[in-house]
Amino acid sequence: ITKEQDALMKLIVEAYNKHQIPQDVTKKLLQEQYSTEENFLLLTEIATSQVQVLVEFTKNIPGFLSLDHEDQIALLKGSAVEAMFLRSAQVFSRKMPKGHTEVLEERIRKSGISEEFITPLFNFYKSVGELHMVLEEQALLTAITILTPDRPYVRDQQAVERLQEPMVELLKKLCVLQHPQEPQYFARLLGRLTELRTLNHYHAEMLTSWRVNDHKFTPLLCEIWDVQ
Ligand SMILES: CC1(C)[C@H]2CC[C@]1(C)[C@H](OC(=O)c1ccc(O)cc1)C2
Repeated sequence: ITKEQDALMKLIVEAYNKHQIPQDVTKKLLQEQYSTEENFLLLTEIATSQVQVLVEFTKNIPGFLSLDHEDQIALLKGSAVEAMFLRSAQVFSRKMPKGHTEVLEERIRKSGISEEFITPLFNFYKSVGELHMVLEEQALLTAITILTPDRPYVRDQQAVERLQEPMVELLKKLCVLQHPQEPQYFARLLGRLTELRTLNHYHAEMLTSWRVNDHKFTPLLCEIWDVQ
């Protein structure tokens, strides 16, 4: 790892750590009762705070704010679902105190989300959990997801590639250092990004089915996902 790479690493991890889901949101997880409606409202709060955390993290990615402003919006809108699933998978499989995970799983299962989405969602959580990613890998993988050049409406893809490439290189080196006994570990991490893309489709279905049952989203979620 070069000096520059170490500096980049520290900036990304610091940004990733700086913004966590507020405690009151996760505390409500255990308090509120279990109706489908209550669960939906809780998930709405979680999703809204996840998107706020995502925006703050993205603004701290070195070079992001120097991109074309339209492209900044296109990258955020294009990656919000994937970054949210990646972060919640990491929270789910690691940080959540015992018992919270089961409660959140219960609430997700009883919030009006169709079974056909629940299965791929928890399969994804399981496959991320099995990787036992360290914090640096989680932060870099999230930044790499956000800096995906071929999102819809991105005009200057090269500028995004120039930011993403050094992070992919750095993640590759990190994986070799962190998992010397697993040469294919880096490839497995990138495989998660492919699995993530399939969840975009399910997520769109999920939003539509909630909309059909006239559930209300927050303004931030409406804006980032172009609903309502
Ligand atoms: C854990 C998850 C990532 C998974 C289940 C809840 C999540 C926070 C997310 O919920 C939404 O996207 C969502 C969108 C709109 C809304 O009103 C509520 C939730 C999908």
